[in-house]
Amino acid sequence: MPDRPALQLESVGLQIGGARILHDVSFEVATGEMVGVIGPNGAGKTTLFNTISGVMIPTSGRVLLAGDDVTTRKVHQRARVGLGRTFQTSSVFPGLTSAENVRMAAQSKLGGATSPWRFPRRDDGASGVADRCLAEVELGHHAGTEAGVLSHGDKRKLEIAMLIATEPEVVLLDEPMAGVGSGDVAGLVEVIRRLHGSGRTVLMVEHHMEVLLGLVDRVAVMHHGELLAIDTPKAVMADPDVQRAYLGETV
Ligand SMILES: Nc1ncnc2c1ncn2[C@@H]1O[C@H](COP(=O)(O)OP(=O)(O)OP(=O)(O)O)[C@@H](O)[C@H]1O
Repeated sequence: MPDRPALQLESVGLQIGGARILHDVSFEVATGEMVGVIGPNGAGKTTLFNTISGVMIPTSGRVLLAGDDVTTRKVHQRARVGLGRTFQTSSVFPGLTSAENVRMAAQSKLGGATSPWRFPRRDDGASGVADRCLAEVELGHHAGTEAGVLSHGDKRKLEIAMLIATEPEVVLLDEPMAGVGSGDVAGLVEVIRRLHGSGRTVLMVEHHMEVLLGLVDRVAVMHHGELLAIDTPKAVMADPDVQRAYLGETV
């Protein structure tokens, strides 16, 4: 096990025009740890994910992956050093089957063509990876189902299978429960637990507080673009500053 944290943020700031979107955000996520990110609407959670994944470059501070400074690296360069991300909105190809979606993700890792119109040959490894990843999220029975007709919960599982296919070490999950029906929540929670249980480091933004608090080792609380607190779920929920930040909202 490396002793360097899987992810480090050092005084990360983001200024857009005159607006200060992130200010002096510093924290570390240990290898194999699962950390949740919460905060009221507009607190800067998505922007924080954008600076970690390379969608946005911070205007100050540094982002390090396993000690490697990736602050100015592009999204695909960060993916190459082990960072994977899901988005708030679904990113599956609805007209392709579940297996084809995962095979495309696997192809990108194997270095092959990633066009949906050029499927890999059965023997290039991507099909085997797709089978394994679909089984890991319990979607094996939907391998031949068009992704567009899956339930929201199953689409989220498919996105996680596509993520696993790229073999990330650090995984960013952006509101995995968004739009998921109550009947699908328990299954998805189990998939996220397994994703983490297999040794991956996970950072997750999630508004579904009960789900988040039951899954994570620590919680980071964002407020007005700043890190208000980072601690165990119990300590964070008992923190008067956190309670004040959420005044009028259900924590
Ligand atoms: N490109 C941009 N230009 C200007 N302001 C922006 C930009 N992106 C985000 N913001 C502002 O930065 C703040 C933080 O937005 P962000 O989406 O990161 O918050 P959030 O915590 O993810 O909110 P939510 O919970 O509603 O998704 C908001 O006030 C938003 O309007």
